[in-house]
Amino acid sequence: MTEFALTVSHLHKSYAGTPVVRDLSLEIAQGEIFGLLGPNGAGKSTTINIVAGVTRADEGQVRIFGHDNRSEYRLTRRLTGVMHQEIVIDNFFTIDEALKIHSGYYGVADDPAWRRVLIERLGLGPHLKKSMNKLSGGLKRRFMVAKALIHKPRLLILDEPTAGVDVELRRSLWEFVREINRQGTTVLLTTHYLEEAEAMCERIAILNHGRLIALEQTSALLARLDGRRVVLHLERDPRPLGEDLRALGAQWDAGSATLTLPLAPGMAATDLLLRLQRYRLPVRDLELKRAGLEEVFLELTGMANDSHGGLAP
Ligand SMILES: Nc1ncnc2c1ncn2[C@@H]1O[C@H](COP(=O)(O)OP(=O)(O)OP(=O)(O)O)[C@@H](O)[C@H]1O
Repeated sequence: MTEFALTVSHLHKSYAGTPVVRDLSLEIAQGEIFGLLGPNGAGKSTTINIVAGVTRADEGQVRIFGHDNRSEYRLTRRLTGVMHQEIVIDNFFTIDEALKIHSGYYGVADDPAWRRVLIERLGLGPHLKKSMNKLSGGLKRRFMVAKALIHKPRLLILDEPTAGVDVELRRSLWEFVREINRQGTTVLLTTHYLEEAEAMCERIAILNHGRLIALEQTSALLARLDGRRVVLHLERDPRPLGEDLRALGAQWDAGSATLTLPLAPGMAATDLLLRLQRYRLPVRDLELKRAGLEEVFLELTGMANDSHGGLAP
């Protein structure tokens, strides 16, 4: 039998009578990078907190590498490294001190060589002697990633690790997570940056109002929508659109001055452009777009018209 890195079975959690996680079951294979996505308030952090053993589920079971996270709490805590969403730091310590003592909390001896790797890869070197309350938000998050990894967990859980982190650091952080994964660590992550989930995760689960509404290979999720389309940026309003342009599915957006035409499955963009030639549209620029995770996500969670969108904060 395959031993999963994480097995979540029929989790339920309510706050003051309101369910926030409903009958959630999923399995994460060893070695996967798995994304847990959903709009604000969908129940992602609650799920992660239950898996990490800091929140108690009303019902259901969590197994980490086959071990129950309640009856075998000490073992599962050691197997898991969690970076929580809220910034939790020890104001009394410097980064250096905190990292030195932290693995001891898990019954794991300090490994100076590993500590140096984390310090270097997360760019913490120049800040080792600073006390926590003097660190910027991005630096605190990088420290939290180092802290989550200091005891060499086999399952790494990252709850929005890149919130408030600049683009360059986000890139290097994900690169490091990939490397850790290649060395055998299973990764469960949440992010509001859907392009990050699309690039990082082999499989993605989407939660909405505490319920699992999709769990698929990322590629299968993206293939759900055959969303290729040609977007023409025009010099002026092309309306009224002729009957045959409307039959092609052309849609005018006055705000962005773009005319969008869907590409039928199997149709080459050049074929469509040839068909458009005779309309002599005042084209300034053109783009070929495909549906991304963002579209799939919006479609599944039904939030296309919600201004919050639950996307990048
Ligand atoms: N300790 C708590 N007490 C009461 N309600 C809570 C508590 N923790 C979370 N909730 C509520 O549970 C729901 C799910 O919250 P949760 O933080 O799990 O969502 P999320 O998907 O992580 O959202 P976000 O993307 O905004 O972080 C929300 O409505 C939230 O207000």
